[in-house]
Amino acid sequence: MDKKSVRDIDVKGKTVFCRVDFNVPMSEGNVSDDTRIRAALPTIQYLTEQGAKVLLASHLGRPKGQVDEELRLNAVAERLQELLGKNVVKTDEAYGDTVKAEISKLSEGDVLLLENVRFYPGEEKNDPELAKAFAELADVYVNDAFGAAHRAHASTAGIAEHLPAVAGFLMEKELEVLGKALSDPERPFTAIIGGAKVKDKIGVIQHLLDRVDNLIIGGGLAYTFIKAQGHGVGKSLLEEDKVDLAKSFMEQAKEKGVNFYMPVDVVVADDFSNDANTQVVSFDSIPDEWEGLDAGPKSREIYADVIKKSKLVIWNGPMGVFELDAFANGTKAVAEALAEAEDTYTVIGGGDSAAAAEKFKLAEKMDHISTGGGASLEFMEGKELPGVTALNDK
Ligand SMILES: Nc1ncnc2c1ncn2[C@@H]1O[C@H](COP(=O)(O)OP(=O)(O)O)[C@@H](O)[C@H]1O
Ligand SMILES: O=C(OP(=O)(O)O)[C@H](O)COP(=O)(O)O
Repeated sequence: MDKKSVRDIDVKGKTVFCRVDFNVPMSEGNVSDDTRIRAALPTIQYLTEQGAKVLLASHLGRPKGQVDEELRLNAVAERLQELLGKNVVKTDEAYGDTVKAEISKLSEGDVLLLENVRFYPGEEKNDPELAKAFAELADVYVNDAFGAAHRAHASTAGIAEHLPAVAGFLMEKELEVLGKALSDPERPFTAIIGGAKVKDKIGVIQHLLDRVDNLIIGGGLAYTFIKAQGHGVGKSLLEEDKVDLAKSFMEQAKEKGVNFYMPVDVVVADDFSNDANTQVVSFDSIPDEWEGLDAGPKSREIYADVIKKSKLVIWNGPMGVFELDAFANGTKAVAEALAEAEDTYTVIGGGDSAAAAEKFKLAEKMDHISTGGGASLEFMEGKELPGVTALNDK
């Protein structure tokens, strides 16, 4: 990585403003999935062990620049305290005199969690005044919030103009894994792109077409490609205005020598529910009144075979409506094939695919699950991440 990391600076006795992504799923006021908190622990522990006073800053949800009592970080502080096994001070504000007073009481190795930075309108506007107010709290800035690195906000980008600014270990690992995949991949390199909408995946498909050996298109977006081949898709998800683009992707794959895979059979249903009547049909014979909701058994076998023969696989987007058990088999087959492929480096690009791997209890068998959905997608599209750009070069 060409950016400095926490290893490149001395933090002993310094106050460190560490931006993390603790934007975690909550249920009835409690943290329901602490993956992102656990992912930030190596950096927090390193900083405390080095004798820094650690200020942690995060957003939670989208409170739109106002205080929202339900989006306070108190429950996050409690969970962090359990995971760290040490006291975490929590302030009700994210900057200002009361926060400074709390910081003045900290000893080396102490941890303080600031309030939700999105309670302030300046955060998402990347307001220079707010960035300065954050910077006034500390001597050093560490960004470990990969999940929010695609946002140019006061706590992810603006603050870096005022302090020495370096990456944390999670940020470093995410950039290393995804960066290597895009610039120097082990081959054969396979990308599996699923999910609901072609519109959301245009950039990533375009960027990956120049890099991969195999491209698998599944999930809801496959039907726009089936239509592009001149077949009917019944009531399946279809983006009529993206049919020409889908055609162009298939032509580009041919020109570039990329093996292009789509479902050869699909599970169709007469209703979007677990109790629907279903049947397996060939991709070119979807009945008019039916809707394709999952990959069929032949497709699953082909996907598994491609995965097995790959050295590197990046997966973004489920192969079907995996939230409904009746249509989870395609997604499950991909997750299982990835889990079983021991010689294959498997990367999951956050979001719903990460949730699917968790649901099938296969998450720990993957080599890397990105903590950023939107961030990893933008990275895979070749876009610059403002939270990374803002950090100091090596
Ligand atoms: N055949 C399909 N028809 C309708 N929705 C689908 C289909 N296949 C997958 N989906 C839905 O796509 C959603 C995920 O889409 P998306 O947000 O693009 O994925 P990701 O978050 O992984 O990028 C899931 O909720 C899933 O149910
Ligand atoms: O959860 C996040 O995004 P993600 O669900 O795309 O990974 C990040 O914390 C960014 O949050 P945001 O999309 O409200 O800026």
